[in-house]
Parts: sequence; C-alpha cells; structure tokens
Amino acid sequence: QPNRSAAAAAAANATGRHRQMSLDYYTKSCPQVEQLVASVTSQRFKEVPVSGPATIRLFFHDCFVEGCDASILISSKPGSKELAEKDAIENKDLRVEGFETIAKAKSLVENRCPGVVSCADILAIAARDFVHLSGGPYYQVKKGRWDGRISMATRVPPNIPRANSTIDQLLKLFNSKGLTLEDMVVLSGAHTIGFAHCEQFLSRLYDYNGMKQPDPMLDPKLLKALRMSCPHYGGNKDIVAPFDVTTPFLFDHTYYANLEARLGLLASDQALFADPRTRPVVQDLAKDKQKFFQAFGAAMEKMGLIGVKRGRKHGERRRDCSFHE
Ligand code: HEM
Ligand SMILES: [Ca+2]
Ligand SMILES: [Ca+2]
Repeated sequence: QPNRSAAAAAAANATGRHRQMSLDYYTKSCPQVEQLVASVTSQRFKEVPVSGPATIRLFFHDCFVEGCDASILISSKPGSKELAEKDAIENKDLRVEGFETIAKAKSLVENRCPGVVSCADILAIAARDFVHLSGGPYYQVKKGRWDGRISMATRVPPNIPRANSTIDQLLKLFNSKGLTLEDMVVLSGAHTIGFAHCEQFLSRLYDYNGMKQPDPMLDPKLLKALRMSCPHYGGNKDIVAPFDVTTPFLFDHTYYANLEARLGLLASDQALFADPRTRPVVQDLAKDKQKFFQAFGAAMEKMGLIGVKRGRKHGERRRDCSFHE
C-alpha cells in the first residue's frame, strides 16, 4: 500500500509471524471470498440453524489444537491406526453440520477462485458470520492462514478443555494459548447458543463429586427439568440440553446473568461464577451487553491468530478441506 509509512511497516513487522495476516489478503486473488462464504452461511443459518453453534465450536477446537489451520477438518486415513483430530474422543460430538458448512463454502470458493483460499480462513470467516447472524457482534477477520500439515488425535486431549475442568486447569490452558483470564470468560460466552449432551453434566444432576447429591450450585428448577431429560441410568445418549435456558439460538449476554442465577449447564460454566478470580468478569459482562459484544469480537480475533502458519514449510493449500494436499 502506497500510503503506508516506513514506521507503520516496521511496527507491523515487529508483530512477528502474524505480520502477513491482513484484512485485504485476498483482495487481488479472490475479492469476493467473504460474499461467497456469506451466501453459504446465511442459507445454512436459515435452513439448518444448528450449523451456527456447530461452526463456532469447530473454530474453537481448530484453533486450540495446532493453531487455526483447519487441522480439525482432516479425515482419518482409512485403515490407518493413526487417527486424525476429528476422531479424537473430545471431538466426537462436534456436529457434522459444522463440517458440512465449511465443505459447502470451500467448494463454492474453489469454483470461483481455484487453489487460492485456505480452509482455515474460510472457517474463521464462517464462524464470524454465524456469530453475527445469531444476533452477536460483527468483527473483521484478518486472513492469510495456511492449512496445516498435521492432524493427530493424540494432540487433542491436552489442548481441549473438559466440562469438569477446574478454573486452574482452564486458566493454564487458555494462558498457554496466549489468552488471558478475561479472554477466557468472554469466549465462554459463546455458550449463549448451542447444546450439550446429557453425559457432559450428568454427574451434576445425581452424584456431584462422588457425594450422591446434586451440585448445590445448580438451580433446583433447572435441576428438575434436566433430570427429566437426562435420567441417571439408561437414558438416550443423543439427548441434548441448551446451554442458555432462556435464549439458546440468540447470541446475547444472558449466559452471564444465567451464571449469576445458578443456571449454568456445565460445571466449567458455573465455575466461572464460583471462582473469585473470574466472578467479577462475569458480573461485569452480565450488566453490559455492548461490553460483551466488543470484548467477544476482540477475543475471537485474538483466538483466530493462535499458531497461524505461513508458507510451504508448515502449511499447505488444500482443495478439499478434509484431505491434505
Ligand atoms: C472454557 C472452556 C470450555 C469448555 C469446558 C467447553 C465445553 C463444551 C462442551 C462439553 C460442549 C458440549 C458438547 C456436546 O455435548 O455436544 C460445548 C459446546 C459448545 N461450545 Fe464449548 N467449551 C468451552 C469453551 C468454548 C469456547 C471458547 C467456544 C467458542 C468461542 C465454545 C463454543 C461452544 C459452542 C458454540 C457449543 C455448542 C455446540 C453445538 O450446539 O453444536 N466453547 N462446549
Ligand atoms: Ca488446528
Ligand atoms: Ca443466548
């Protein structure tokens, strides 16, 4: 860009390996990429609404393992003992609707701009679109991610948080990705939409910490309702409950007010309110939707820069997101 000063260029250079990430990365090679992705996300939002939460979670699980490089999209080789990330137990309940959305967007983009746009960038754009389509903030997505060459199921467990992770464990994990305590509380606000399977919170309903009692931090009315959907033994494994009992399809800030009212679904959600380090952030965000929206956009941008790859040595350009080039 002609109007960019030398100082600005140096400052950009100093930001290290993200220096080549930019908003206009595809301006010459595929100027319509965001519209192409948007045409798929808006259609999917109307026709298959769970594509929204599915894709947002997919992006999170991608970024936390090997960085935002579409490693999550790789299919395991048939007959091989080495499973790809998506087949790790922690990723088993990532909905197929997320994968389908990215495959559709990629094929549309490949038609118009063959071999140009990475799957990792498409995933980042699609996740942003769904946040916005669901009523959440709009934020710009920097592009220039390359797709990753590594996707191994064994790398998943240490990098993906669990429903019963403690705040200490969660903080350690998020900090290791360059994310702060505030970022962690803000990003957890994604649980304002979407659903979780009974097994993710069953022990809270019947046998919290091996005490044969429900979690005292769970609202009695919600406890009763969740017990109806999720029996202690022999329940249907496919049953899910909404994270946000009030607005499960609307991206708003009620997630935080719900935590204050003991309506958190997972132990890890409710722990954000129980812990004195994270509680003030929860209270702050519960009060102020604009603040949550602003912070969420910024935190998603930050998450979207985790471990991004550039160039042939660590990266690749896939035609089909589920197979290495
Ligand atoms: C803080 C630690 C986190 C933990 C322990 C956690 C855990 C979980 C679990 C157990 C589920 C339910 C999966 C199922 O039963 O199908 C889930 C769903 C979900 N998570 Fe998280 N998560 C965390 C952070 C995040 C972040 C940072 C995001 C995105 C920015 C996110 C987005 C979602 C979404 C949108 C769903 C709903 C998916 C759907 O309905 O298909 N989560 N999470
Ligand atoms: Ca990844
Ligand atoms: Ca909501």
